[in-house]
This record gives sequence, C-alpha cells and structure tokens, in this order.
Amino acid sequence: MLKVQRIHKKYGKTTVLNNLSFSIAPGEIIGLVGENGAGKSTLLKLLATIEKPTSGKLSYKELTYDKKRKEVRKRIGYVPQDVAIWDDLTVKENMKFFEKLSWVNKSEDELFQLCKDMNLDRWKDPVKNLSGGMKRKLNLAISLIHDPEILLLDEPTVGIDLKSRKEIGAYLQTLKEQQKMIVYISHDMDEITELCDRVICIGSDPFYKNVLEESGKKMIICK
Ligand SMILES: Nc1ncnc2c1ncn2[C@@H]1O[C@H](COP(=O)(O)OP(=O)(O)OP(=O)(O)O)[C@@H](O)[C@H]1O
Repeated sequence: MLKVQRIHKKYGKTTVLNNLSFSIAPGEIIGLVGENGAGKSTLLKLLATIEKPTSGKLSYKELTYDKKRKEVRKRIGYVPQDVAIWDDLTVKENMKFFEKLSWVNKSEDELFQLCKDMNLDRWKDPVKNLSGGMKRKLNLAISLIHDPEILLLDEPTVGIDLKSRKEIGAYLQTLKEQQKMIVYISHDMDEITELCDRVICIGSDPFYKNVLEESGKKMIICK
C-alpha cells in the first residue's frame, strides 16, 4: 500500500496542495485531474521522491519517504511530462543505456520484449526518426526497465494519436493485472474515466468534479 497522509505543499507563500490524504492498493490505476497549475505534477513529484512535502507523511509498505528515500525510489518508475531520451541513439541503444543506469541487469532479449509489449517495433531506428507517440512509448518502456512496483505518469499520451493512446492504455491494463500501482495525469477525461479505478481531483475548478460525478467514478477532492 502507498499511503499519503495529510500532505501540504507550499512554494514560498503559495499553497499548492492542502491537506491531501489517500492510499493506493496494488493493481489500482489512479487518475489525477485538475486545471493547469492546480498541482498535479507537484503531487506526482512528491510521490516520485523528487520533491518533499512541506508537511505530512508519505510511505510505501513499511518504508517511509523521509527515512528510506532511496529504497522507495528503486520501486518507482517515473515518466515526466517531457520526453527524456537520446535522439541520436537507436531504440536499442537507448534501452541499453538506461539499463546500465538502472539497479538491475536485463538481457537484450528482455529489453526488446519490453518494447514489443507496447507495440514499439523500431528497435534499430534512431529515436529522431520516431513519431511522438513512439517516443512516448519508449519513455514508458525505459521507466519499466527496473521492474518498478509503482508507475507515475505525467501526461503520457499528450499529443499522440488515438491508436497509440489506445495501445498505451491497453498496456497499462496489463501492468495493472501484474499488480502495479499506477498514478496517471491526463486532461483527457474519456481516457481517465475509461482507465482509472479512482480519480484525484485537484483545484477549485468544478469542471472536472462535474464530469467525474456524471461518470460515477470514485473521487478524492483536494482544494
Ligand atoms: N519549483 C517550483 N517553484 C515554485 N513554484 C512552483 C514550482 N513548481 C510548481 N510551482 C507552482 O505550483 C503550482 C502547481 O504547478 P504544477 O506544475 O504542479 O501544476 P499542474 O496541475 O501539473 O499544471 P499543468 O496542468 O499546467 O501541467 C503552479 O502555480 C506552479 O507555478
């Protein structure tokens, strides 16, 4: 279980997250929605150990974030909003490069399989020749090299075509079946209501809350 207890996050005098508590069970996909600037990426960075809360507590299983940061980090796959891969290297070279930086040893076959699992079959092509959707799939594949138990995705499908979006969605479902915990930011409410078990709605804009109420999704509100 991943637990977030009474989290507050301030930047200077500005409060971004105010008294947020929730927990995530293995095999759950949690959506994260809210207007621009509401604090979604901030929350994801807190979960990813990249930022620290101003107050409140985060823990994963018996590991508290403040005392066991590195151990928690090893269990997390984080995909930031911006694609972070080497453009001049091939898909294969990128996968091998990031495998070397990870805490695990993976064979070339295993790395290839990871890409194939999400329909990314341009193994020998330089990344600069790939489409935006393919690059996002590669970013996702890289985040999974070290077999994380928690996957944190910041708008993984933004700007990509429906087919690739559906493929990424289908792949996330297979990860859910493997009991991974997934937190997923998106502005696409169809995608959110289709994919997610529960949704955290951040900010004061009633739009997201109203759409979610109509869809009958369980939600957690953070203002
Ligand atoms: N490092 C930082 N220092 C100061 N303020 C920050 C920092 N990071 C984020 N903020 C502010 O915190 C607020 C929340 O930002 P955040 O990126 O979490 O929003 P978001 O909901 O992810 O937005 P978007 O949908 O536009 O990506 C914004 O007002 C932003 O300017």
